[in-house]
Amino acid sequence: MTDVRTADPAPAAPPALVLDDVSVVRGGRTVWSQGTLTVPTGAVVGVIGPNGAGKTTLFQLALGLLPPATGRIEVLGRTPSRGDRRIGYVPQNYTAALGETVRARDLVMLGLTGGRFGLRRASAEERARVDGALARVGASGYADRRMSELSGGQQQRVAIAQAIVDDAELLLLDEPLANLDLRNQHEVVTLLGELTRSRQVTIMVVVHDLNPLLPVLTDAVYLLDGHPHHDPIDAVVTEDLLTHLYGTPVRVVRTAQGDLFTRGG
Ligand SMILES: Nc1ncnc2c1ncn2[C@@H]1O[C@H](COP(=O)(O)OP(=O)(O)OP(=O)(O)O)[C@@H](O)[C@H]1O
Repeated sequence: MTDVRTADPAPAAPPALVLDDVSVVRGGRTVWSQGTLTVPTGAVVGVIGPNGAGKTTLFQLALGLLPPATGRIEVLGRTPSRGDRRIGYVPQNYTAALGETVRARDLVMLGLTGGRFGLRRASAEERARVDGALARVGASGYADRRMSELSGGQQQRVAIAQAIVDDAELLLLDEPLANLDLRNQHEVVTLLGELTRSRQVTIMVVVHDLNPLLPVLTDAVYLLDGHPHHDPIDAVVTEDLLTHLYGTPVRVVRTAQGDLFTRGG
């Protein structure tokens, strides 16, 4: 007799990030409030807003480094907690603060061993995972070089390798294109696109200039008038919204390669 039973469908993955009426206070001042949004799994999200609007603060909430003043947050279905290995984080200016001696592969190993680094030898399996992460970001060729000897684009690749080496489901990248020339910006953006295609990972990227990321972005979180909002990228790249957001006239130009926006009257 044929067994007609079918397996239960796999439970749907929880959203990458849920904010429910969240506000955040720092130094006695409300940074932003009334944050209610859901970032779906698998999205590539630009996080935008003027200086000081609270973009990095949003990441710090998601990482459990800062509690919300009000409301509820869930990251990948759970209340944020420090050291959540499902999240890979590359802080702003991360590679600039590394000092002279750290080698690329040692930095990536830190993503696996964290604070235990230096107290024991890495296992063969850990070394293989580091090699795999370096290969995925195209950094195998300079794995044994010191970080201080690498270009900004190479450093950013290695930092991303560290963030993905433990199979993170959510990548939080704070200004990964800062100080990169156009070619290196393009290479990092291409890498982000490849990462999302190769496995189900959600990427949130703080950026000041959305333009280089437009080819890969699906969504944006934007901090406007003291509140975070979330929309598909097409709804955000409009002259009215960007002009309001940046406080200066912005023109959106539609090209065959995609949208491009420029400052201007
Ligand atoms: N450790 C802190 N203590 C008190 N206030 C802070 C702290 N860190 C940041 N702030 C304040 O919180 C607000 C939001 O800062 P945040 O760094 O999140 O902004 P941002 O949007 O990432 O800015 P930028 O684009 O300049 O990097 C700012 O007004 C900032 O001065």
